Amino acid sequence: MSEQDNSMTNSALNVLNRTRIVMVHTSHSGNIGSAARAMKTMGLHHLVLVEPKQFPSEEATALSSGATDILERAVVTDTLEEAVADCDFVIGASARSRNLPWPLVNPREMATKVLALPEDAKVALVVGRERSGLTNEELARCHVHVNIPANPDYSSLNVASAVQVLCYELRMSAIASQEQEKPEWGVEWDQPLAKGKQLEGLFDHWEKVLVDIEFLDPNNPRHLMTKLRRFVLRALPDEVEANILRGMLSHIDKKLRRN
Ligand SMILES: C[S@@+](CC[C@H](N)C(=O)[O-])C[C@H]1O[C@@H](n2cnc3c(N)ncnc32)[C@H](O)[C@@H]1O
Repeated sequence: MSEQDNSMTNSALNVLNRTRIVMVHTSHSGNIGSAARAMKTMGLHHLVLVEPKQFPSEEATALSSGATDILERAVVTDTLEEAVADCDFVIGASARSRNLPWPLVNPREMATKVLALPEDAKVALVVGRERSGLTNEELARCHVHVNIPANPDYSSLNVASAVQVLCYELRMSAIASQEQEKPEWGVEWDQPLAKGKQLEGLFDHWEKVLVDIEFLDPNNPRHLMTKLRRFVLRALPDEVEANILRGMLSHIDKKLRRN
């Protein structure tokens, strides 16, 4: 968190500090630099790059226009799963609607949701490839999708411009939250939210059990796991709730082995 930025209270600033921007398979390194610049102007600092085509690069440095500290601290991962493993809330930015409806918000609603999370929640804002965006599988890893309601005839922003809009809305909400009472939802949460890694373990286990009890046909899965993901992510389970589900699956496993 920049120490020069004293325009907001510490807790409002905190949301910018615990929100990371995740760029998936970015092909043009200039876009990475422009995104770093966009982030820094809005007070965000954590950039994660999932398999960028080229990084570090001179073009990224040039287009970051001085936001080189963000590039220097950027984390590179092989998978999206790794990039969000320790996150409590994952938001996927998508320029178009997909076949399977998912909770969808605009950037302002997205920022309101993020501000309503527990004060230590780690958040990821995920943006996709320049040509093809995020895959359905990547979007299914997200709690919500965010769409910037652009011109319907020309709705796909440059990826760094999308990062700018999303970071701006988050900053605006953080500023507004100083003046407003905090939303009630989630603030008094008694348990930490289940993180990405725990949820992925749950989904893998669940899928295995469903195959074992022949509820899920691996040759004809018919989006069952995607729909279960959507159901669970929409509920925003905490660690204990996710453990209860996992415990139930372990008991089913045990019973099956006994019979
Ligand atoms: C150039 S766009 C990809 C466009 C791609 N043809 C598609 O249909 O998804 C690159 C990324 O910027 C973000 N983006 C661009 N326009 C957006 C919009 N209107 N709403 C939300 N995200 C957007 C998304 O994360 C997208 O994956």
